[in-house]
Amino acid sequence: MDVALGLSEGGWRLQVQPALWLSLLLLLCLEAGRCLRDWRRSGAGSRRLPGPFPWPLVGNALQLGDSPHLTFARMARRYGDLFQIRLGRRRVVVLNGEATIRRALVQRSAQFAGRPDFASFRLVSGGRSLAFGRYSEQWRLHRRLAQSTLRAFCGGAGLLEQCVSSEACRLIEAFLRLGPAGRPFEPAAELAAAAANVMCSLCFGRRCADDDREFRRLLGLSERFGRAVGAGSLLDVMPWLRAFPNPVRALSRDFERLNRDFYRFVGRQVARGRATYRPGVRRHMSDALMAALGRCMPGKGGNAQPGGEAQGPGRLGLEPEYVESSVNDLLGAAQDTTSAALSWILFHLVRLPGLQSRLGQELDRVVGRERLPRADDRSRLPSLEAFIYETLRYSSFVPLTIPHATTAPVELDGYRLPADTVVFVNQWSVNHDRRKWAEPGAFEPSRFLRRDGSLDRELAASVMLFSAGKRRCLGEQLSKTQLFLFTAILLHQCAFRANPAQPLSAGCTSGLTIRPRAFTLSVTLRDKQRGIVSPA
Ligand code: HEM
Repeated sequence: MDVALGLSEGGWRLQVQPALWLSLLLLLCLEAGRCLRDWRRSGAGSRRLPGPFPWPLVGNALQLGDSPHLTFARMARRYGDLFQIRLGRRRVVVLNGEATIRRALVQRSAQFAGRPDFASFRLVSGGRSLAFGRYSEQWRLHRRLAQSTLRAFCGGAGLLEQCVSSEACRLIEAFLRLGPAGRPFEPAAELAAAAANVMCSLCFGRRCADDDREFRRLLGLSERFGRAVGAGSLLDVMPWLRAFPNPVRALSRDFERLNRDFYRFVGRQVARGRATYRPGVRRHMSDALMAALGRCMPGKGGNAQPGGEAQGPGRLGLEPEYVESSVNDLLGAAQDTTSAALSWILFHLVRLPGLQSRLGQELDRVVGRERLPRADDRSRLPSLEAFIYETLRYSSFVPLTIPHATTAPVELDGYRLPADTVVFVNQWSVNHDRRKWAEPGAFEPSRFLRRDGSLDRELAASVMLFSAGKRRCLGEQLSKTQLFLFTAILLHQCAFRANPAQPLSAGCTSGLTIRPRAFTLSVTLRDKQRGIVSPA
């Protein structure tokens, strides 16, 4: 063919290749010129937001690294707490530090309550996600419904306490099965199942069996979910990466599959509840949601049902399918975060055996050995609470919130941000701010204790891990009760030891939540004779 065109192979190389390279270079120069122009112009009419120079095509994506929150904290030292970057062609504003974050999320709460129009966000919870949905009147109704349902079932400690205590005891039994006679094992999968089963009990009135393979498989995928939707994921900001084989395209396909599978799993559980639903009876959160939204099978139109309970989309403005999507969101949001928290708690307990035994002694003094710890012991166990808050602060395991977006043009600290600007909120920067914490890089639970040994509640409440403003986490109170009960029961019953053959790694995984790298530990019952939990 080349010969037919009058070009030998060598001639082709000499004449065509340089032309291709020149065109590519020209394109890159044009793109770089455009970046520079945009960069200079951004914020026209007001001050330009500072930030690093964005490279053609990728913007600052290659600078983020494995831990974008650390990169942002470093950038904040150079550009200030409010700066901008570019990911692909998307402009992203990054908020750091308590004061800046509160000025945005709390003082201008409605303007910062949006979510970006990312394609991956529309795949979550059948496209009706509360956590990933855009800010609208319908979203506000959805949030109010989820909030009141959670409050009704978890407001008092009663039902929640029952579910957590029972899961904590099963967890200990599973630990003893996996590591008989103190043999080391990996606790991560059991922690994920325990956290998810608390929510399954609250949402469906039943836990999933330990040998339910589908359930276990889905829990194992939550890390991939977090990598796809976490701030810094390239999935939505460089959609062209989906056009050819590369790790981002693989992640995107995985993400579609896992959303579909998780939603189907939730759908099956809700369907069982629909089949046995009785008006006037609220066995679990799905029943309460059905009572509010109607119990028609999804896709069968309106939700007027005999029994006089169904309120119909007319009144609430939400279709019956919102039962599945609400449960999907609550279960998804709860299990990943709670199991990450429990992993960090165990990680620090085995790392610091002296602290572990002091916490055990506090439990013995306050609770005694004849019963399990209860939620109402919390105020009398300040060292345990201080340990949990320091674990939350130090690990900051949701370092960046789910990405936000502005809902309207808004001014922040003298900078004008247009509507639909993507906003990243760096919670890690608040919890490791030298202006707020002495030696933030040191693990020091006593920073939360006053001189008289009581918990400094104001300081504890200022740890930022559940975000702030209109998108603040719905499960904050539930999580704090849950983490306290799990930790208290585990410590009351067990002694945890590091595996001398596998030193703990200082590194962690990346994504929406961060976890310690896989580690093993050994467990023994503290009190074999009087232990309330016995080996299975
Ligand atoms: C230690 C455990 C938890 C942590 C650290 C945590 C943290 C967070 C964070 C950082 C967000 C994003 C907020 C934002 O984008 O500004 C969030 C959202 C959310 N969380 Fe949690 N969460 C935890 C547990 C839970 C639990 C147990 C539930 C449910 C029972 C839950 C339900 C939600 C929901 C529904 C949202 C979406 C809120 C919205 O977009 O309006 N979370 N959580």
